[in-house]
Amino acid sequence: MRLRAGQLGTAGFRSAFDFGQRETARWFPGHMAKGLKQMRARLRSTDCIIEIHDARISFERNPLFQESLDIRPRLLVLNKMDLADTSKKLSVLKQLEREGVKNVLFTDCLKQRDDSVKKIVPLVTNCNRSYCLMVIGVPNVGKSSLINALRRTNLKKGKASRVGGEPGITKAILTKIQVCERPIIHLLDTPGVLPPNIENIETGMKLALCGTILDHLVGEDVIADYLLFSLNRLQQFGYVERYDLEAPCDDIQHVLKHIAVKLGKTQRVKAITGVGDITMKVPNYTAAAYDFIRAFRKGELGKVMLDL
Ligand SMILES: Nc1nc2c(ncn2[C@@H]2O[C@H](COP(=O)(O)OP(=O)(O)OP(=O)(O)O)[C@@H](O)[C@H]2O)c(=O)[nH]1
Repeated sequence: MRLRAGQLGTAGFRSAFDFGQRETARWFPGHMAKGLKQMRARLRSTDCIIEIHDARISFERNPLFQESLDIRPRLLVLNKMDLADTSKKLSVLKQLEREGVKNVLFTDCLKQRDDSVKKIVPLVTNCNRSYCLMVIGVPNVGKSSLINALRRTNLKKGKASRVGGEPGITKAILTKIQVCERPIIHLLDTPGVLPPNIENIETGMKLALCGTILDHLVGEDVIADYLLFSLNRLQQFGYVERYDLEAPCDDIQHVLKHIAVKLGKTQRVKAITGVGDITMKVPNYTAAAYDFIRAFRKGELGKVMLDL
């Protein structure tokens, strides 16, 4: 459905996303169950857990962490704050407090000097002994980046943990990585773990949109459509200007066609006609979907809180 500028707002856009018959069963790779088992085995030697999550989806965390790794104290780090709509920070904190989550920090681990990262050591230590902390979270939320940021901040040392744009970079628990001298703090980097059953498909789509599930397992086409649905719901219409659209629009095929034409992303296909086969150039919808999703993940389509 295409909308004119006068039809912006609540009118005209889809009020709910149609997930069809999609199921999330295939989204939990086998190495994650192994990772969780390894993490449980290391609990006894862990003083505190730092659960890190994407700030854009603060409430859609992994319930398995609560059930299997429920030791106190625990700090919730909401990372990628630079991509989140921080005007909603207070509402997020209030809701988390209602859920019993009180120790919360928003961070941007890519920033060279992030004041929130500096606050972590005083929050998780209270005397001058040595500590072992475990960093947990779903894939691709910035666990390794947090470890590197802590080393940068407290030890003035470089990267110790491999960082990557795709989920599933860290596959095994690493040996302890030192991140602070006084007190001595070691961290355990862990593989990202998703719940084996993502009960709510909408939760799964938010996780996919933020890059915590491999795109091809979910489908770029449906991620792009859910992105369009979410941007319209949140009235984030930056995509209109970026891709020179006439107006906000709720039709993913129209938007992707427009992106493909604007960016010159076309592909050649053979068509059989009455006068023989001809080769035609048609919009490459998959390449356009990738560009749309990538732009969102880089924060180029606006800052969002997908849970509110
Ligand atoms: N914009 C932004 N990107 C970040 C931030 N922290 C990490 N990233 C990026 O997010 C991606 C994943 O970071 P990692 O540190 O590898 O995440 P991880 O949780 O260790 O990933 P797995 O090993 O897959 O579980 C990388 O492309 C990082 O550069 C942040 O605060 N802001």
